This record gives sequence, C-alpha cells and structure tokens, in this order.
Amino acid sequence: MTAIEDLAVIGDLQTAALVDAEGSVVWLCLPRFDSPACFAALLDTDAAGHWRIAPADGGRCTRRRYRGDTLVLETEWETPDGTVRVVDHMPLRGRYPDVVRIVEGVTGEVAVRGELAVRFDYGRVVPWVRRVGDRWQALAGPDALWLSTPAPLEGRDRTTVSEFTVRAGERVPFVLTWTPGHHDAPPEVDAERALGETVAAWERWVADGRAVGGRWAGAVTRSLVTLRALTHAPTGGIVAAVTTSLPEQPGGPRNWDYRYSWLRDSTYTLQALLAAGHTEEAQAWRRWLLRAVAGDPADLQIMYGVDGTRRLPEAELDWLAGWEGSRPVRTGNAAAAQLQLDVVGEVLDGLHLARAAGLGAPEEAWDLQCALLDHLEGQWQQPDSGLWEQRGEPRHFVHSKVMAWVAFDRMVRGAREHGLPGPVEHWARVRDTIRAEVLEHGVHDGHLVQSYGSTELDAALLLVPRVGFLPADDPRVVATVEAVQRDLTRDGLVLRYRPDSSGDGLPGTEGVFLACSFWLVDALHGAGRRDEAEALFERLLGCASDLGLLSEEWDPDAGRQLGNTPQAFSHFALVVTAVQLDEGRHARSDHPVGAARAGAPRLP
Ligand SMILES: OC[C@H]1O[C@H](O[C@H]2O[C@H](CO)[C@@H](O)[C@H](O)[C@H]2O)[C@H](O)[C@@H](O)[C@@H]1O
Repeated sequence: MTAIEDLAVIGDLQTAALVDAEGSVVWLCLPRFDSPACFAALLDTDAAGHWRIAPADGGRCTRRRYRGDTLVLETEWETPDGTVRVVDHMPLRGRYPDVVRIVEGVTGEVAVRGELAVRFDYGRVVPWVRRVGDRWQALAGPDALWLSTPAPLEGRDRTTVSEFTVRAGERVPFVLTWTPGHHDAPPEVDAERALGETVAAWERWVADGRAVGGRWAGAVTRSLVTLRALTHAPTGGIVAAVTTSLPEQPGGPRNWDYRYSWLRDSTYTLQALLAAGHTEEAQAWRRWLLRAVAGDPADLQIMYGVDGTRRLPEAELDWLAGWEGSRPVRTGNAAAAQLQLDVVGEVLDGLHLARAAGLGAPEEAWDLQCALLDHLEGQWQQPDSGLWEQRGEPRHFVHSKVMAWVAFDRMVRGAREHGLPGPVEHWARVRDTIRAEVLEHGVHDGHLVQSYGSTELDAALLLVPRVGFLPADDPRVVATVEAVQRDLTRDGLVLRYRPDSSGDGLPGTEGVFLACSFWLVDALHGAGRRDEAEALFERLLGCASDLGLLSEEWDPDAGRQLGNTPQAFSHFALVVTAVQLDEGRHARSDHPVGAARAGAPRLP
C-alpha cells in the first residue's frame, strides 16, 4: 500500500492526480475533484485502476522533485543500464482534462514498461478498450479516456501495456485525455508544448504573489502552490484535500471524504493566500461564498461541493478494501448537515480580514454578513457539533462560542471602522454577553476547556488569542497552552482532543493533528517562547514529505503521515505560522499577516 508521504500531487485547478514513488498514478477523479475515480489503487490494489510508467524492473524511484516552484513532477530512477526520468503534469484545463507523462532518457539505455488499467467509478467498471485511429480509447458509459503515444501499446489481461527502450536524450510522450463517453475524439495535445505552458503558468502564479516566509520561503511557496492546486478555478471553491478515506487511524473507520469546500477550511486558506498577496484568489473565493450561501441564512451549510452543491450524501464504497484495510471508504460527507456554530465566525472574520487587507467589498457581502449574524443570534445558545465535526451528542463547545463572539465582534468593528450600517450597540451587547458566558462556563482549573462543564481539553482553544478573544498573556490562555502541552500532546505534537474520553461518537483513535501543532507554535510564539516555537516548527517541517507535502495527521509511533492529503488545513497553518515567525510578531486572524513585508520585493 502506498505510504501517504509517497504521494505527489499534480493538478489542473479542477481536479488532481496522485503519483506514487514507483511512478504509478494511484488516484485520479475526472473531470472534477469530487467525480468518481478512474484510478483508485490508493484505496485498494492495482486492480482498482492505476497508470504506472517506470523502468521495466520496477521499484522505488531514486529521487523526485517538483520542477522549481511549479506543479510539474520529475521522478528519476538510476538503474544499472542508465538513468530515466518521468515528467508528469496536468496542463491547465482546456476543453478536457489531460494527464501528460513524458519519459526522458537521461543516461544509458533503459527498458521501460507502461501499464494502464482504467477502472471507472472508483475501480468498479472495466471499460471497453479499442484502437480508434492512432489512439486507444477506454470507454464505459459516461466516461472515455483517450491515450496518445508514439510508444508501442498492447492489451494484456485487461491492461494496456507499453514496453520500449529509452536512450539518453530521447523523450517519449504519453497523453491521457478524458471526455464524456458520447464525445468524439478530443483534439491532439502537443505534450512538449503543454509542458512549457504549464511551467510558465505556475511560475507566473508564484511571481504574482509576494515573497514571504524568510528562511522558510521554500516550504511556504510549496504550501501556497499546493493550496492553489486545491482550488477549483472556474468557481473559486477550495477543496479540503484531494482524497477521500485516507484514515485518521490505519485500519480504522475514521475515513472521510474531503473533496468538498468547507467554509472553515476555505476561510483559513484565504488568510494564507492574502498573506502572500494572492488577492485575486481571495476575491474569487468571496464570490464563491456569496453564491454558495445565497438564499435563506437558515439553510447555511458548513460545506458545499466546489460549485456550491448542497446535497453531499454520505455513502460507502463496499467494493474497495480501503487504505491498509481502513474501511469503509466513503463518498459524500454527513457532516454537511451538522450545526457547527464556528463557521459563521470564521466567515465573518475572513470577510473582515479581506476588507482590512484593502480588497473592498461588494455591497451584497455586507448584506450577507448581516443576514448570517441575524441567524446566528438565534442559534448561538444551542449545543453544536463543533469544528471537529464530532459525531456524538451536540455540546456547548467553547471554541464554537468563542467564534460566535468573533462573529459579533467583527460586525461591530465593520460598522465602526468602515462606517457600514447596522444595530451596532445591540451587536456589541450580544458580543459581551457571549464573552461573559464563555468565561463563566468554559474555564476549569484556570484554563479553558472543550465544552461547558467539561474538564476535557481541545486544541482549538489555542486559537483564542489568534482571534482576539483573550490576549496571549492572559493567565487563562497561558494556563491553556500549558495544559495542552502537558495533557494533549504525543511526542510534543498536538491531538485535536482526546478521542477516548471526549465522546466523539466514533470507535478507535487518531494521530496528532498537524494544523493544531502549528497552532501550538503560534501560541508559544505569542507567549514570547520563541525558541520553543521555532524548534517545534522545524520539527513539523520534518513531517512533510520529500516534496514538502502534508496530510492531515501524523502517527508519532510509526513516524508517518495519516489522513487525507494534501490537506489545506495543514498547509495554510504552515504558511501563517512561518510568516508570523519570520515577521517576529504574533498576528491576529483579523490583521493581514505579511503586511510587515508588504513593501518587500516580489518574487523574481
Ligand atoms: O474526525 C471527524 C470528522 O473528520 C472530518 O472533519 C475534519 O476535516 C474537515 C475538513 O478538513 C475539517 O473542517 C474539520 O475541522 C475536521 O474535523 C470529516 O469531514 C467529518 O465528517 C468527521 O466527522
């Protein structure tokens, strides 16, 4: 089974493929992030669909890297007969999605083997494969994949096999294009030209941002490129990760589908993109938000499909064995229907930040904010499922209430600082009521707790100074940070909460949560414990793959990644933390980070 840190991502801003360290595409959903996968080997075996191109003797690559700051992947094998490189990318979307793989002879003469097994509908449908002109077509119902290559092809055991020798200086392209099943053959793609254009497009995108992160700029740029890869460009929606059902515990049932746009994850991503000066994406996301939540505020969901789809019914794909036997494999996400009170606070915080960053705002953005706040006013006293989307009984989560406070606070400030209309005195009174309630019921033994009346801890409480609810040097915050370090860490890294005692409604346990560990860095830094903060940050960078990618969680015992990947939550946390450490200040979520370097030179 592919290790999660062995997965490299390539994408075209509408979907993404994952390539393992043996040259195999093991995950690809077409035509969109949340479409059924045509390669699902990641969640089963090769029989669920894969596309390997590698030396005939197979095996793990010798090295791999992204070309500069792009999403073009170069995988290299040194063999006894010479060195061969496979260059993989997805051209930015034209009419149809393509995956382009170019085999480059670097030295000597290397025997190469290609193996294409298309299995539509998450590994279930074996297509009819036939030659159409000089291309091969794999067709089944709504889907067709077209393969173009000068290399020899032959059908064996329901797999299209290609065996050839590549010599130093030779380049052998393979282009795989998806069309709806009823379409004619798509236009031919010139692989070399597509490669040049894709490299240029990614370089342009990085250059359009601001150089941030100082000595951590490399990790920050890779995170920003990854966040961009998680963006669905036509709509501005941002998915939480490329995958479904990579587990929070190997072999366990905590397997969820992350190929959707969470308001929470997207708002945090917005903070990271704004920190690096990517204002266009921030604006696109705001337009996405306005469309997605349009309608009755009572119908607000915590997540949507990338195009704003609301129904995301959870289903189990029982024909897939799951990653390392982690079943069930799920599509859809029942958390979409949960009440999670924090999201209104996150959205209003993000929109406030966008204004503070000078993005201006359409009039309907403020109207929407007022409608959301109005609705929250009727809801904030209810128990909810919290930001961790727990599946146990709803509770009065302290983080949810803190974010309700944030919602009212940002609206009061929007009215006062930007002259926007609204019952500001009333909002201020509700804000103060929430604050008083949290401080009365959400503190135990001098520190904040997970929910009213509980003694449990919650890593989300580390965000309290970041959102401005209490200052970093408040004794309750200092005590919370100490309690988290003492009781909510494994090997120094942070658990979201204690799954065994927290009553999350699920069997089993999980790894440490990478974003929460970055939040601990922020909290230590805010408390003036800079050396500890930096040491922890460096450790977290060590959890990234050789390509700089992070999944959701980390298994401290096995020293490997867990959970869906690459995960926006982890990457935006990395960006925000690096920028703060580099700027030497503790930034609040409503103050643009990166501002100290706003005049810094742009990337060349
Ligand atoms: O652990 C239980 C929950 O896990 C998922 O939620 C997590 O991922 C979300 C997307 O990144 C994030 O917004 C949330 O805060 C995380 O807890 C899953 O989506 C839920 O269905 C599941 O209950």
